Amino acid sequence: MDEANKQVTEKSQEGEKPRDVQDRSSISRRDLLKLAGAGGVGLLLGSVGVGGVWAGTAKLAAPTASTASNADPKQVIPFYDAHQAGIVTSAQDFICFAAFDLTTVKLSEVKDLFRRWTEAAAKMTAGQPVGGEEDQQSMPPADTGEAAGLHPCRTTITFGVGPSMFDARFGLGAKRPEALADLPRFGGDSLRPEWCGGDIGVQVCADDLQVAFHALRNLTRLARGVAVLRWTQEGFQRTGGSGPAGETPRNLLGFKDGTGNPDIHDKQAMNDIVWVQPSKQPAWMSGGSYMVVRRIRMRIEVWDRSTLSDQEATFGRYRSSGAPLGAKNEFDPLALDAKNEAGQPLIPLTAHSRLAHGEQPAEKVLRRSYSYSSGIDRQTGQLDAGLLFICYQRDPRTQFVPIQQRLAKRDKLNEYIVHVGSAQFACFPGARQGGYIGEGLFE
Ligand SMILES: C=CC1=C(C)c2cc3[nH]c(cc4nc(cc5[nH]c(cc1n2)c(C)c5CCC(=O)O)C(CCC(=O)O)=C4C)c(C)c3C=C
Ligand SMILES: [Fe+2]
Repeated sequence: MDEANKQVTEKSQEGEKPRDVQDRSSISRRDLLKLAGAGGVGLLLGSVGVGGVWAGTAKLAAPTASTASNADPKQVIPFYDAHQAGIVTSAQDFICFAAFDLTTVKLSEVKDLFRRWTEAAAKMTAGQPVGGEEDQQSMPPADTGEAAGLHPCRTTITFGVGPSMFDARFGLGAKRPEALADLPRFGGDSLRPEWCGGDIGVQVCADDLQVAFHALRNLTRLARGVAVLRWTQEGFQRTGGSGPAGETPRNLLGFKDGTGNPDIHDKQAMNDIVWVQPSKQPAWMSGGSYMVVRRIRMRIEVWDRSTLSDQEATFGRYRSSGAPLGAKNEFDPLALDAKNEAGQPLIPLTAHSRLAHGEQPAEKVLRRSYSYSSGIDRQTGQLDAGLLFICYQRDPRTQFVPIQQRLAKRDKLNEYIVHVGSAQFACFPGARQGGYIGEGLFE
């Protein structure tokens, strides 16, 4: 984070909205639409738009990626930056995730798509409609309209490409990063093709679901004739306004989820864990990050019949406080060596926190997950609900994979969950104004 961004962020911690944010981000979509009619958008872009305010990561009591911020809906998270937004951005309230498959075999059309997406994403994250020109009565409107009058709501749009992008179709095979190796099959996986893979992954997050949906819908529309949706998943956490700011959100099993995440404000940690370093190949991924997505169904009905002590043993943490078993406070370290009077580990050997924590600092990942609820599983009559697990890292082979291998073998949580979807994407570095997302790969 550069110094200017840091200042905005740190002021936000104190609950006081920085003057800079108030002044420069207080222009809503409604204002912009009005001005667009009057031909004033270009002017506004100069002062407010894509190069403007970054106030997305209010640092709160618990500095995790998943911490709610009670953020000002007028805040804009700039699209153009060294890194893509939506990775070390404090988690917004909602996600609309989509995997696309390309229907073209022309690389030039893929490039054009990313150019169009870049332009549209820069506008939508700034709270502006896509298109920009005045609509004509004889044509469909350029923007679908459902976000007209709504604020930017800290929208971020994060793009990546999956392993299938490097097959024979586009001649990109030699550019495939080694870190984008196919994930191994993990014991207990029950993956369904309808929740797996994709040539392109797009993570849209915002503090308003309609705003997030609008962004994904318009990107899908812009892809017509070039790419089609393969699978999508919406997700949520409790909204910023529904509880005390700074508290770690709870997952659908009722536990605080995100406590052990690395600090997104620790630049060194983010370089060590999240961002692909310039020394690594391929060069087009320098400043990018690898995203792993798992759609994990929860056996909620079974969980709800288990005892509190069984639930706490499953995670190795207390449900109420989120503290590790044997400790008092949520952010106390996991006492992995502590024993009870019977000489048994206080945090069971099969506890999720113990196994996920591991012993290698180099294995850490940055989690950015959301709960999902997608109606009823018609075969069982039970809720299709769970966790859209998302994590970012420099190399899934040495980070997500060894953690997940341990979890798949021994995690007590496996009694209550099943992995039904899986995908991974190489998320590009950020784009500069005048450039476009993915430029390094496609040029
Ligand atoms: C990398 C793979 C992981 C998967 C898959 C995963 C699934 C999963 N996790 C929870 C709930 C919790 N996870 C917690 C901690 C935690 N989980 C992972 C990794 C995966 N989780 C890590 C790296 C950690 C941090 C470990 C540490 O260093 O302390 C916790 C405890 C609170 C916290 O730290 O966030 C909970 C709760 C669910 C429900 C789930 C699948 C549905
Ligand atoms: Fe976990």
